[in-house]
Formats: sequence, C-alpha cells, structure tokens
Amino acid sequence: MNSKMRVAILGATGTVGQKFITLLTDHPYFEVAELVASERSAGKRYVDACAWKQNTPIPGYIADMQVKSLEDTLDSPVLFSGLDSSVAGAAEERYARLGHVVISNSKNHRMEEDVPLVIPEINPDHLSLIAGQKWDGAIITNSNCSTMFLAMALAPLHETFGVEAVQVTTMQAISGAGYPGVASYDILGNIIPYIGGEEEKMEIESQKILGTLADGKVVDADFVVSAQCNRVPVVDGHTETVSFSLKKKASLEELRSVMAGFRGLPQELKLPSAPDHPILMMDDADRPQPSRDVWLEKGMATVVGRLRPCNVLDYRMVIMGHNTVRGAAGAAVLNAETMFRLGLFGDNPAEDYNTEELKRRAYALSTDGMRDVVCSK
Ligand SMILES: NC(=O)C1=CN([C@@H]2O[C@H](COP(=O)(O)OP(=O)(O)OC[C@H]3O[C@@H](n4cnc5c(N)ncnc54)[C@H](OP(=O)(O)O)[C@@H]3O)[C@@H](O)[C@H]2O)C=CC1
Ligand SMILES: N[C@@H](CC(=O)OP(=O)(O)O)C(=O)O
Repeated sequence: MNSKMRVAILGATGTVGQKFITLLTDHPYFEVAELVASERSAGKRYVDACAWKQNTPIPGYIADMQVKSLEDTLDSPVLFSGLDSSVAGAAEERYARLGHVVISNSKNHRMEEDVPLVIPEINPDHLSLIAGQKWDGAIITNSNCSTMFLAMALAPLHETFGVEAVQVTTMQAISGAGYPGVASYDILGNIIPYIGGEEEKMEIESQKILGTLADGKVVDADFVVSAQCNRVPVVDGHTETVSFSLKKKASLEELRSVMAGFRGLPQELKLPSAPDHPILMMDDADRPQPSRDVWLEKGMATVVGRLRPCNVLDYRMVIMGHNTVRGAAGAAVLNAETMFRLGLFGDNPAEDYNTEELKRRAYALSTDGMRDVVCSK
C-alpha cells in the first residue's frame, strides 16, 4: 500500500469530532484531510473555531486547517460523522448519495433496515447490508454510547445462554451531552433522572446488534430491555447497573468465563484500535469506577465488575466504559478499520476505492461468509 486513505470529519469541532482527531492522528490506515462543522465555524482556522477540550494539544497539522461547511464538496471517500443529530440525518444521506462512505456516530440512521448498526466484535457480518443500500456510497453506524457497553457485556451471554430480559440503570457522564452540554448549575452536586430519547434507544438497539442476518435482513434478538437513564456529575465514563435473566441455566463461573474469554474479529485481525480484552472483568468489590478505570485498554474496553446473583432476575453486574471513545469516536474508527481490513475499500484503498467495488465486496461478505474473507487476509 502506497499511502493512507483520506478521510474527513463531520462535526469536527464537537466533543466527538475532537476525539476523532486525537484517535486518527498518526493512524496507520487513515489521514485526516478535511474538517467540517457548522456555518459558525466554516472558513475559520480549526484552532479559532473550536473550543478544544482534550488533554493533549491540537495536533499541529490540524490547527491551521480551514474548516469547511456542509455545503462544500468533499474529496475524501470516507467521512467520520460526529454531527449534531439535528443535521446529521439529511447531511449523511446527501454524502452517501454522492458516493462517500459515512461512518456515523449519530442516531439518525441507526434503526433503518438497510443500515448496519455495527460493533465489530459482535456483528461484523451486518456490514453486508450496505450492498442493498439505495445510495452509491454507504452509511454505517455505531450504537448509542450506553448501548455500546450493554451490548458488549450481553454479547457472549446471549451467544452461549440466550438473554431473556434485561433491566439497566445508567449513570451517564456529562461529556455525553456534548459541549457546552448540561449547565454546571444543573449538574454540580446533582443527578438529573432524564436524558431525552436515551431510554428508548437503549431498549431497541441491542436487539438489532445481537440480531442475526437472514435473507439480507436483520432479525432482532428476542429479549426485552427496560432502561432508566440518569445524568451524573462525572466528566467521562458511563456506568450502568444491569440485572438480567437467561434462557439457559448458567453458573457464575460459566458467566465469568465466557465474558472474560470474549474476543471478536478486531482482536483476530489485530486492528489498530482493538482492545486486547473487549470485556475486562474486575474482581474488586468497589470497581469499576469511571475516574479510575475509564482509560483501561485506551478507553476501548467494556469494564465489568460485581457480577453476582440477583434476587429478582438471574444475575446482576456493573458495567462501565469511555463514552466518547468506545461509546462514540473509537467505535466508529474500529468500524472503519474493520471495513478497511475486510477489503471493502478495495485492495489499495488510497488509490482504487470505488463505490461499485464497495457494494460488490459487501455483497460477497454475505455470500462467502466472514470466515472466508478473514482467513484470506
Ligand atoms: N458525546 C458523546 O458521548 C456521544 C455523542 N454521540 C452523537 O455524536 C454527535 C455529536 O455529539 P457531540 O460531539 O457530543 O456534540 P457537540 O455539540 O459537542 O458537537 C456537535 C458538532 O456538530 C456541528 N454542528 C452543529 N450544528 C450544525 C449545523 N447546523 N451544520 C453543521 N454542523 C453542525 C458542530 O459544529 P459547530 O462547532 O460549528 O457548531 C459540532 O462540530 C451527536 O449526534 C451525538 O448524539 C454519540 C455517542 C456518544
Ligand atoms: N445521549 C448520549 C450521547 C448521545 O448523543 O447518544 P446518541 O448518539 O444515541 O444520540 C448521552 O447523553 O450520554
């Protein structure tokens, strides 16, 4: 391969957009070539347009880049989207129509029948849905941030024992609300027991992710989820307490073993952003804690602790993860890395990407099966 694939970041000035920049700097497959934000930012240098909130400085090559608007023509084939959901729906669709591959974080297209909602450790085969998309390009989505950790923790349990019912209560960090997000007056020393639309998303997204493909469609997994979502005064890291029942009886040791041993395609392919342990089990009685554990596996782990029997459902546990890394930008980057290594962007993505080949190769994923594609790499 001669060079890296050019990518653009939509919503580059936002919380998720900034995380894309940090994760894509010095990336082995992709180079950030274009930055896009609202009319408020367009035309300005990135450093002047953005309220940078990361713990590392703005990378030098990014600081002076001129921000583009959604009206501008982009020449990067792959677009990472951290757009505000008020504009993401139409903008992402327009770019897909123009032949771009949009790897989106936003909620707008997640539940559409022909749009894959992908966590590559769980359902990389769902990428084949893009073969049937109506656009020349494609839209690929990752889940809601709270759903990410729930779906990850449930995946090995569902595969081995079958999940029947789930009750989850979230304690979500303020970075999940973007910037400036929730007013300090409202959140300091407080808990807000409502996050608009969050419970509804958590109650349906996991079933699509853990669903199976049949005749080119996803058949949702058949468990029920009841979610209660709260905003708490934590900067980064969503914590969730989960009770669940299973279809088959299982011992605590069996649960522990399937969760700790869970691995997927990103680990098999040793993708640059793949955590070695997608589920990290902790034994300490008072863990996981966001301020201590959120950066484990570079923010890409789902950390699970306090796995124990439940008096109402079968078992309960506490799960936690970095909402803007594994729950947002890192999830999208891992999706793009998976597509890259599965050959969906072509054999030499920097030079020969084209939309017809993308669709053909996506279709081949469904006919040849993931194992064949993976083994041939
Ligand atoms: N924060 C998180 O943990 C997670 C967020 N998400 C989703 O990711 C997306 C981004 O979230 P987040 O980064 O937190 O939000 P922010 O509010 O921090 O950033 C929003 C971004 O969208 C841009 N934008 C806003 N309005 C327009 C417009 N009219 N035209 C073009 N660009 C516009 C902003 O540009 P400008 O600066 O110029 O206004 C900014 O770059 C949302 O859809 C969110 O739901 C998903 C999972 C987790
Ligand atoms: N709602 C989440 C973040 C988010 O934006 O989710 P979604 O991408 O599903 O809209 C939070 O507040 O923590």
